[in-house]
Amino acid sequence: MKLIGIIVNPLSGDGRGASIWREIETYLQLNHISYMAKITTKAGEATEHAITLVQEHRVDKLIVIGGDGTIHEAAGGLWQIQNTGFNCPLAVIPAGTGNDFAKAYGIPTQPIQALEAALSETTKVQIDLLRTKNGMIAVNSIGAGFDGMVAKLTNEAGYKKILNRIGLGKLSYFISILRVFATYQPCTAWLEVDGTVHELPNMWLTAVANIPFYGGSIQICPAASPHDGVADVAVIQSRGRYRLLPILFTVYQGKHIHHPAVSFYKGTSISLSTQIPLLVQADGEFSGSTPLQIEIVPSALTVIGSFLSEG
Ligand SMILES: Nc1ncnc2c1ncn2[C@@H]1O[C@H](COP(=O)(O)OP(=O)(O)OP(=O)(O)O)[C@@H](O)[C@H]1O
Repeated sequence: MKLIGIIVNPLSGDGRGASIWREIETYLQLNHISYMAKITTKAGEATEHAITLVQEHRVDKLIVIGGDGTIHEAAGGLWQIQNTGFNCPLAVIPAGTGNDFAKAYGIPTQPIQALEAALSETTKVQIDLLRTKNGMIAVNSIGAGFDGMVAKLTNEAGYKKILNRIGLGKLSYFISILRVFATYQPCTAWLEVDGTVHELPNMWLTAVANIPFYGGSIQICPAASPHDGVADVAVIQSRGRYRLLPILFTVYQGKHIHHPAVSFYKGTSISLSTQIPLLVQADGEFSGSTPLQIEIVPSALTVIGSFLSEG
């Protein structure tokens, strides 16, 4: 009999993970579906839960009930055991604040519909991963500078909790963007893409993307695809902050691409060094500081869903 593994972050979306899990567990029991569930009790635990569920309990698929940070950790666990012959598909029931991964793969927002899509496996996609030199992997994006600060501020902010409670969690990223925008100081960076070095004066952010979205539906790299074997890089440079104002309001639709302060690159091997250390985010979680070295790992993970290139 098939066994599904489930990882629940009960605190995702300020408690939405816990209430969605209650609904999902009832459905599984009523429908006599075999499952093994692990509930996270602290940050980082989803990685070990993913390894245990797949390696020890031999689950046939792994469903994450949580946000992008929990998906990031669970995918990291699947990645760690991949070389030992385990290739377990990953499904998601979105319960987070931003839910960019779920948006990219057309995963229903309604929990039971998302569960049914995960169980039926009607669509699956092999996705690339972004891997840093220190072995961390990301499923959505890795960014440095402005968006590293936005990720840190949002995850520490009291307003994230309040807005999640009233169903407006995504707005917390926008509030953080405005706060960081008011004070951010750009610096010079050096971006190397497949051996070619680009000097970037007044660099605000560099985002290396596997999917178009981050930060709660911001279409930072509209052309990014998770199954093309390359990473898309978006760079924003500007001496003055007010010149960037139009970007703040067009980036959600991906219409910032023609703004002269924005440039794009594509490559399989990307390095970023900066005049001063800049904060880094990986899948929306604060993840240290620059310098960065990122390689694309093609077709490294199976996701239950389908990539919606039009966003
Ligand atoms: N029980 C827990 N207690 C504290 N932190 C946890 C727990 N479980 C997971 N975490 C941490 O919480 C972080 C954020 O969780 P998650 O991404 O699921 O929700 P979110 O922040 O609401 O959503 P999103 O990332 O989509 O904005 C994860 O990166 C994980 O490290």
